[in-house]
Amino acid sequence: MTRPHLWIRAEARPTEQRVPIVPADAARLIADGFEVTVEESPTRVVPIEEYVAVGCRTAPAGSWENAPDGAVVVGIKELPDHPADLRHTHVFFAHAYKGQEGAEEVLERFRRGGGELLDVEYLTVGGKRVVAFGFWAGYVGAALAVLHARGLLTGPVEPMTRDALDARLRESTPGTPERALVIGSRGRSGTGATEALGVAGCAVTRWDRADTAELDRAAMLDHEILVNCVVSSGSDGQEPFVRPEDVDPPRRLRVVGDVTCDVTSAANLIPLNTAITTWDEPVRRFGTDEHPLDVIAIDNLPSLLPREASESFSAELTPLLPDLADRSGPWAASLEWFRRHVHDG
Ligand SMILES: NC(=O)c1ccc[n+]([C@@H]2O[C@H](COP(=O)([O-])OP(=O)(O)OC[C@H]3O[C@@H](n4cnc5c(N)ncnc54)[C@H](O)[C@@H]3O)[C@@H](O)[C@H]2O)c1
Repeated sequence: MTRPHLWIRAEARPTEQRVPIVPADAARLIADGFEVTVEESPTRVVPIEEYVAVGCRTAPAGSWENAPDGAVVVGIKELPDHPADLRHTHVFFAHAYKGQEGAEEVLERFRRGGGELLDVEYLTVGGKRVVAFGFWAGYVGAALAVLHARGLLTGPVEPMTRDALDARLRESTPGTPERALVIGSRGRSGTGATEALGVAGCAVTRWDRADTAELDRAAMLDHEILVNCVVSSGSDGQEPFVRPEDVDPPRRLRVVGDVTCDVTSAANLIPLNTAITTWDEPVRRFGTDEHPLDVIAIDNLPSLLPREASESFSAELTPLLPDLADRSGPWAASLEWFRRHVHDG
């Protein structure tokens, strides 16, 4: 059976340490007949030697633009701005189908180059996503919200290990646990958020779709911490959760961890905030210093636990790769999204 040449590119963001395929899975793919090339990267959490040891070829960072025609370029986050025309098949999170900032430019680069985007977010089976960083996104998003509520998020955030994070959460548990609400609690990130809040000793309320159909705003605002983990389409008529007018008291709410992070899209359910926050400045303050309402909206949360996130992502992606050659299974679903947006968009 045909096996495409997989080209694992270096990430463009200098802070991105994750990798979509870890060496143990690369070894499985090579045994299954794939050729795997891995670009050198100054930031990746896994040293290149571990890939060499299992039989991967290496290439300089950014050399994917000269990769052989049939190569499938695999990454996690956005492509660099060059080259202007994209001629390969790319597998990554492009965030290009919900009217996000810069989306049209990315699609135009594919149109011009004749390439193909197989967005990981749209790899689905029976309508359900099959590869996601959700669990660790929710875990870190909730953990940062708690640390901030406890006055412990005083500077930039950096990649860490789960053990170190859990220790900080456990050591800082107050006598009276904070009331924390997870919305979208049945999903992947909602499950991760709930687990982190449990480690932190919070009193957790869990809401999913049925609980927000008629939004009880007073009940929502009666939590110190809110972690938004929903997947929203923007067309389901969901009433927004935290709006600018919700800054006005009375409210117990002090910290919103917006894991969903649809901040520039029409689907944004936290319209209080319309821009991401960063590792350097993770928190944006609304309200006053006496009565703050702070939002954390970091769009690469799982990168803060790069090893755990890479291993779980790779474990989900690897079994799908044999179907990539003929674009069957979840690849067909993602390709359909691309065709619709590139040719009809
Ligand atoms: N910030 C980051 O770094 C980061 C990383 C990964 C994922 N994400 C984003 O997090 C979001 C959640 O991802 P996931 O993998 O957990 O999704 P998921 O599909 O596993 O879970 C989503 C949950 O939200 C629920 N939901 C949908 N609409 C709702 C509503 N109106 N009210 C209440 N609940 C509702 C669903 O029933 C489901 O349980 C996605 O938008 C994803 O893109 C962000």
